[in-house]
Amino acid sequence: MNERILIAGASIAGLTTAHWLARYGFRPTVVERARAPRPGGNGVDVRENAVEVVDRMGILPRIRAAAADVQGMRFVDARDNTVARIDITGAGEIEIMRGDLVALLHRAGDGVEYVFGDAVRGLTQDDDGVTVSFEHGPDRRFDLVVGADGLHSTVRRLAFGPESDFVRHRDHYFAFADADAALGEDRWVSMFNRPGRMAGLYRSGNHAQAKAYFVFRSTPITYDHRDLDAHKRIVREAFARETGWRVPQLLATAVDDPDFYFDALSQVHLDSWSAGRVTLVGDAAWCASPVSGAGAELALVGAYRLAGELAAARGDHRTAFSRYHEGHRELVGDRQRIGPNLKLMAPRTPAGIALRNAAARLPLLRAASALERRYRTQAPALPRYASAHGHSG
Ligand SMILES: Cc1cc2nc3c(=O)[nH]c(=O)nc-3n(C[C@H](O)[C@H](O)[C@H](O)COP(=O)(O)OP(=O)(O)OC[C@H]3O[C@@H](n4cnc5c(N)ncnc54)[C@H](O)[C@@H]3O)c2cc1C
Repeated sequence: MNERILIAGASIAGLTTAHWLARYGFRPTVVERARAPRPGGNGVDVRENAVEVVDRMGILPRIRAAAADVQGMRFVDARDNTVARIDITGAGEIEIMRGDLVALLHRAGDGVEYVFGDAVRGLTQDDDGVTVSFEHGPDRRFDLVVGADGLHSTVRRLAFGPESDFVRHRDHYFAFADADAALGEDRWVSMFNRPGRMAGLYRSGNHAQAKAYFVFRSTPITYDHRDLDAHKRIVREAFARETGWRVPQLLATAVDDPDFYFDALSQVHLDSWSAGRVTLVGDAAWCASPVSGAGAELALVGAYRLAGELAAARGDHRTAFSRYHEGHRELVGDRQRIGPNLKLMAPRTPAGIALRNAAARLPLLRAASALERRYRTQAPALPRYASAHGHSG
């Protein structure tokens, strides 16, 4: 049995994979580049089968207790008048700050070895295993390697090829950062649009802190994806001439945040998520982009399936990786259709903004779930897996 499994990345996908692998009797090691689980980000949705996954992990009550308690979205004009609202209460989804979810998943890691402050640098596969080199620690040998290291995955580059082969830019850039809570209305996500641009403020009922976020449409921009100063400069320039709503104040507080998070709005498309003894999970495998609202759902369900299939196949990675792909790819394909969400968040024209606001005012479309569910297909029931060791999930 392939017992020793290295997982690169201690975020939603990596931590969930590690939990289930440990529970099924494997020996997972998680290596994370940051010195601790990364706290940043906005609210993410735990919905549909992902709720079942965290319930089976035994952390659903803690997730509900930490939920962001957001009531809905309000669209505002330049003078801060609310022009339309969408109430999301009762939609059956749990919205939680990404950092809170990551902290809870980390605490659910009994039996997992964690290595923080290091990163995968090289992989050499042979018939019996994978020799992994790290940026700091000594080489180690594992039976299997899982890349859960996000959109700019090193594991994907090493095992599958360059990022440009798999990452597709969707013509927009986005940023998240802390903002002054006093700038936003309690429990509402406020959005201010200009054609092809959106500045927003995310207020959670359970947090003193608010989050600013920015989305803008652009042709490709060249920058180093680890250069924080360059990220801030790009966002500042994109909104430099905007004086409407609270954009200048939001921008000023956001660029002070050391955890300022910026990236191209991109998706990952691969024909297969495995190459020999290496497989991918989460954004590394299928990033649907933050605009999909499905990053956490896909990561939780995909990680559960990957670990479950390994358990069911008693560690036979060929069988397990192929069943994992078969079982999860339809949901991924569905969630990667982000066109409707982009129209909702960042309409491209003044007419598009007016249409979105008019639609949001219609009673039939008021609930965000109604708007979104029109485009979503229902996921099949989540399988139950039993491991060779008799543990079940
Ligand atoms: C700081 C941060 C903030 C985010 N904010 C939001 C948000 O507000 N809204 C949203 O929808 N999505 C956000 N995301 C993305 C979201 O977490 C994912 O879309 C989704 O939940 C799937 O997560 P993941 O575990 O696959 O990847 P990610 O969450 O991207 O995590 C990848 C992890 O791998 C680590 N890593 C990278 N390279 C290496 C390496 N070579 N070796 C070891 N570790 C490595 C990273 O530090 C990171 O912890 C954010 C991600 C991060 C990292």
